[in-house]
Amino acid sequence: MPMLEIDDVSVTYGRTGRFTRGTAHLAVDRVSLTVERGQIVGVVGESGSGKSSLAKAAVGLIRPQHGEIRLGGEVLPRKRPRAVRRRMQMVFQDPSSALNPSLTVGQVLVELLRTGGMDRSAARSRAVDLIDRVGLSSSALEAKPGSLSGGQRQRASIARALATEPEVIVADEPTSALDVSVQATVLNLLRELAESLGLAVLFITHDLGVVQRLCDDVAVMQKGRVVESGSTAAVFETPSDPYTKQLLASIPTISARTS
Ligand SMILES: Nc1ncnc2c1ncn2[C@@H]1O[C@H](COP(=O)(O)OP(=O)(O)OP(=O)(O)O)[C@@H](O)[C@H]1O
Repeated sequence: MPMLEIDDVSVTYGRTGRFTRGTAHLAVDRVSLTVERGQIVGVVGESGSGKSSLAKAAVGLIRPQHGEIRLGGEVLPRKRPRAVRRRMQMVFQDPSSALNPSLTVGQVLVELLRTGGMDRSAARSRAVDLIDRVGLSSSALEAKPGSLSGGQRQRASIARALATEPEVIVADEPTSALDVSVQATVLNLLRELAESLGLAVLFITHDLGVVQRLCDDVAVMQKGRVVESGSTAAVFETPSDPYTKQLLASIPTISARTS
């Protein structure tokens, strides 16, 4: 059974009331996809194709107008209780959004762990494990986000995401703001975490090179719809949709970058 199931989900912005005809905008149009335990599924498409809206609907930040999200086979209610929200975490392009700038990374982690019911000393030792798990030294626990590099900050935000022991991570362009060399190390970390922790990862990106490097499966979105999906190898080798072909053709350096 897939860990995450997005089933026939639509997201609409704007008002759809009786007196406000024509103002609604369909950002995601009946999208279905699944992510297994330990699998990384990429969602790729140009700006405005609905990727972020889909990601937010998956984690419950926005409510879909249609369809359902299932976690481990369980249909998630429209209003998710905290215990359910903790099972699915989001990693953003800008890691600062997950880290309070006035607190140290250690304080952020300990606070979150304590909300989950740990006592202070257990939370402290778990924070040390988490920071080590994402490849940072324990001195990062004493640092405020502003004094870390972009890559270190993103690692810290991944540690924060792992603190609730989620089964699903939804990562929305997590490496787009990083230098290329740092990008690779964060992608490797996500791959290693997916495999070792059995995480199901939904990975949103506009970068086909990243998809080819990282993702087991891929869904290509255009104007709110999935126009093509399947294993990354199959989609890249024999794309069937004209839009996918166009996307692949527009990145002539892709094989050079990933070989
Ligand atoms: N809060 C919002 N209110 C109204 N329209 C929105 C809102 N957020 C997104 N949209 C619209 O929904 C569509 C899909 O946007 P979305 O951000 O999901 O796409 P995206 O593929 O993630 O794009 P990008 O890569 O630029 O973030 C776009 O037309 C966008 O303008």
